Amino acid sequence: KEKVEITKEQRTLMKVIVDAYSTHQIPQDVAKKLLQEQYSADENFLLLTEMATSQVQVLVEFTKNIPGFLSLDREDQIALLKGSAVEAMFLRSAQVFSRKMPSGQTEVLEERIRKSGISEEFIIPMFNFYKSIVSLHMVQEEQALLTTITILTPDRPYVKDQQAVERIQETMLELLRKLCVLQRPQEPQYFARLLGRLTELRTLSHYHAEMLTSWRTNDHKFTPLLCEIWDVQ
Ligand SMILES: O=C1N(Cc2ccc(-c3nnn[nH]3)cc2)c2ccc(Br)cc2C12CCN(S(=O)(=O)c1cccs1)CC2
Repeated sequence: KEKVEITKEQRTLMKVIVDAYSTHQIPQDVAKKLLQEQYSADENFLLLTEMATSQVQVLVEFTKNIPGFLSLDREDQIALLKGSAVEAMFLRSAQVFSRKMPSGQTEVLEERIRKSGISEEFIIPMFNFYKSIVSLHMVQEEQALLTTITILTPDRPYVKDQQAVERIQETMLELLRKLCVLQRPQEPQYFARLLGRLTELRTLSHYHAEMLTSWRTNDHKFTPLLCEIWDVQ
């Protein structure tokens, strides 16, 4: 039986990441607005756009706190942020959505998302992903590390020094592996299941890219930050 223990420096690393993950949250008034009154599809879409913009800002702040990230090549930092923005946002949205929303409100929010002009072909995989995240019952440490691992994916487009990214990602993967063994000794496949979600995330981000094109055709507006990070317009 493998004796697994978290070293002192791994504990410090985990604390830095979890603190950064829980500190940076989107302003709750935005999420609350989505819950308040009944809006039209276009107003719902506008609220989701406002929330996504906050999510990206929160993501950038969180990423800057990942140990080692700021020592990467500057252009690679941008490439990693752009390459992971949608995945990190969906992962975080699923995590926060499930935690933040008292059960009754989840249905309201789900209905608001359904009625925001997002087509059913995207809604279905989106909510399947959401349910698969909820069913894992991840603890905060696992959520923060999984988001970090998503951001530190070496093979994003335009990343020059992939080895440098790989080195940091491997540190996070090893830490998450240990956490999973300690957290769920009776579930040896749990770590693999978490990483399996990252594959599902990539599929979602392809759907998202397709949606962007269709949203653009029926003239949905995005904020400058979303245009920048999502490469639209
Ligand atoms: O908005 C979403 N939500 C609701 C949501 C998200 C975050 C918080 C929150 N509260 N506090 N912190 N975070 C609350 C509700 C949610 C929930 C689960 C999954 Br899976 C995904 C989503 C999206 C992510 C963005 N897209 S999007 O397609 O990129 C798009 C952008 C513009 C218009 S449509 C829509 C679905």
